[in-house]
Amino acid sequence: MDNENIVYPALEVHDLTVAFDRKPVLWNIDLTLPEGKLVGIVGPNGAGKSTLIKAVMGLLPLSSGYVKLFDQPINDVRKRISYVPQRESVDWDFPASVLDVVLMGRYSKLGLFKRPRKADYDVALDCLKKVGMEAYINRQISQLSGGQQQRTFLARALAQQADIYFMDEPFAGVDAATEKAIINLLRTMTEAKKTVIVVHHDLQSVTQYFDWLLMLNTRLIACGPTSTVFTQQNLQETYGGKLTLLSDVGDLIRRENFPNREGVTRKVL
Ligand SMILES: Nc1ncnc2c1ncn2[C@@H]1O[C@H](COP(=O)(O)OP(=O)(O)OP(=O)(O)O)[C@@H](O)[C@H]1O
Repeated sequence: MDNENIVYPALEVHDLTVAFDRKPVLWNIDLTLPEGKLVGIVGPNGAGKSTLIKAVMGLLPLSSGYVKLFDQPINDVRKRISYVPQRESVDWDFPASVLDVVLMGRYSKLGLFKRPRKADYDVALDCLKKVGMEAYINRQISQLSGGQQQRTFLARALAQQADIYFMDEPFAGVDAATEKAIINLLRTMTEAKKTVIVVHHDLQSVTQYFDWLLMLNTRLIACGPTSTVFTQQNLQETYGGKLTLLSDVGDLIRRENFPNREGVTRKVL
């Protein structure tokens, strides 16, 4: 076969274990994600969702296993990766304007000591327009609302023009209109063959938002098309006693009318 026609997965994780102070918080994770999907990662608090994306990006040491992005080791494809961290993990008092932050997204393309050029400013402004933040370009980031901070970080990620995006709870603290705007933007990105991986907490919106779903609770419970893996059994395995009213999600599954779904009896765990 012609090598140029081989389509590699966007992400492959093999036998990945991550530990803090020798205590594993992720065990033997094996998964593959195809290119161009909007992927949700769900699981209870402490399930290892943030740890998984940090480990995959090479930000944490692995106790075992390896990761490939587009069939390459992570160090060879860093420029193709973009990361939106949890909003509360960022120092928003750092003195920088909205435009400064979005231009930071261009630095990996500039190389060491190079200054942004007009083309970089144009990309940054275009990305700010896409997230509806063009009116705030000179505002200090400390003076933004939570939703505006989230949009700014999204614009910075867009400005990187990466191929795979990792986003840690991009909807945390944003209003319904902003959430809708962000999800629409993420969809246009996947239509352009970008792979977008989102840590997410709201189970009610899972079937509506994500093509592909990764269910995690220190071990991988399921990974696949949402229509196949978002089942009562997988939810129970993922959340156990932490999901108090499983019937609400069951109702949602029924409404979506997916195949292979049985009705969920009302059950308070
Ligand atoms: N730097 C660290 N040192 C020690 N333990 C850590 C560290 N970071 C995370 N952990 C632990 O690893 C486990 C997984 O944490 P992680 O933040 O990945 O979970 P999560 O699924 O993203 O949780 P949440 O939904 O609460 O954000 C937790 O038990 C957490 O306490």
